[in-house]
Amino acid sequence: MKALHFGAGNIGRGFIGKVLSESGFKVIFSDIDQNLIDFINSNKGYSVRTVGSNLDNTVNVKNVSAINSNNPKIIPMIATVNLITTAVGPIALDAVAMIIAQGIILKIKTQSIQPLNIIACENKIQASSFLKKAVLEKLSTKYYDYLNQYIGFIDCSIDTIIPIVHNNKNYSFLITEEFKEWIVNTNQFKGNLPKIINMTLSNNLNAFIERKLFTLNTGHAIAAYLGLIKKYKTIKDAILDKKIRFIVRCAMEESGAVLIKRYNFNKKDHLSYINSIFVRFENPFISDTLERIGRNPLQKLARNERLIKPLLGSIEYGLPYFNLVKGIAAAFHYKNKNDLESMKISSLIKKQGIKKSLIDICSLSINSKEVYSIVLEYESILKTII
Ligand SMILES: NC(=O)c1ccc[n+]([C@@H]2O[C@H](COP(=O)([O-])OP(=O)(O)OC[C@H]3O[C@@H](n4cnc5c(N)ncnc54)[C@H](O)[C@@H]3O)[C@@H](O)[C@H]2O)c1
Ligand SMILES: O=P(O)(O)OC[C@@H](O)[C@@H](O)[C@H](O)[C@H](O)CO
Repeated sequence: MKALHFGAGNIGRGFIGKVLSESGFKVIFSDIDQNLIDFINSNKGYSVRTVGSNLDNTVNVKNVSAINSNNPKIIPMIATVNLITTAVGPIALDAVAMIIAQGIILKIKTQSIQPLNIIACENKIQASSFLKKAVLEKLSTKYYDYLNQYIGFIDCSIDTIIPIVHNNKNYSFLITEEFKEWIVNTNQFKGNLPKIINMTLSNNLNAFIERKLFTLNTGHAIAAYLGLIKKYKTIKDAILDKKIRFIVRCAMEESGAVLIKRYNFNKKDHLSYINSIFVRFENPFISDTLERIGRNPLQKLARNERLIKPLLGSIEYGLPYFNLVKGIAAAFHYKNKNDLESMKISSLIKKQGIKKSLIDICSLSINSKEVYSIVLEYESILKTII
């Protein structure tokens, strides 16, 4: 069995590539970073260290190879592999869709009836369905029947924290926490279900995707934006600040109340889930930067994403949302030259003010309760958080 994985970054090598290799797949990575490609091809492997309170275990991932996504030789690979996975970040999915579409055309031309399953492992709701739509847009309708018969796009929820460790582009090792969760939608596979270590099959995936994105990632993002205002560098430092900790905890509970109502989750279990995430944020064995966690704020502030969607849910159900608003207001203060999206937000606010900017970025209605609350908090958060 062969797997092609797009995005040989932290989660790509540290989790997906590792479990696919351990599950018996011949793994080929694809990336746009030629130095990374050269490293993988000359070393044919890398190591992944998993650290936790009772664990310190290093695994060497071996016999892997890599190809640049811009290399045309990737097209025949797509036409012959059994599985494609991605972890490129949601913005890059469209570029990946273009390459996958060409591979599918070749698969059709060579009359292959070998099923191909594609799993987009991104922090985005139904990322694989989004990828499917992007692939369909690039294919003539005459190929749709083939695609629907032989190509599976499997939505998933993926959870394990893998920080950035490669200083000076040293790609030889990654550090990961012990917690791992990869839940996939059973019903979307074509052909036989692949046997993959650490992969859980589910018929109720949307609840799991939202539970993870609107709890862990909501809390993570809010801690990052508040922490960055106070000039903290890591999530651990931010979360140990009493004021930040309180807001993050309350915001996760506010978002949790929406999930409990929407999906009928057990309240006690959900509060334990939040507690377990706090323990992960405080993990003393991992140093995870707020710059990584808060990256691409434009994307994180979109209407269906981890900050705005929980807020809209709270308003819809008449539930509290005070702390979610603080997190959103903090995100609008993020300004970092290394993060182009944060610079775009900041110049937009300078040009057209906070109200219009947040209406444009978050797709909110002009005279809504949410816009009023965020603007108010945006104006006071810098003083109240210190
Ligand atoms: N790191 C984590 O803790 C974690 C956990 C769960 C999910 N995720 C999700 O996984 C995705 C990747 O995150 P990451 O932390 O590994 O990021 P990363 O920046 O470490 O890796 C992304 C990789 O994708 C590559 N890439 C970008 N555009 C590409 C393209 N068009 N074709 C091929 N490769 C391309 C980049 O060069 C980079 O090597 C994101 O969607 C993220 O939300 C990350
Ligand atoms: O990857 P992003 O930018 O969507 O979000 C940053 C972090 O919250 C995220 O990578 C988490 O570490 C991860 O989702 C944990 O499973």
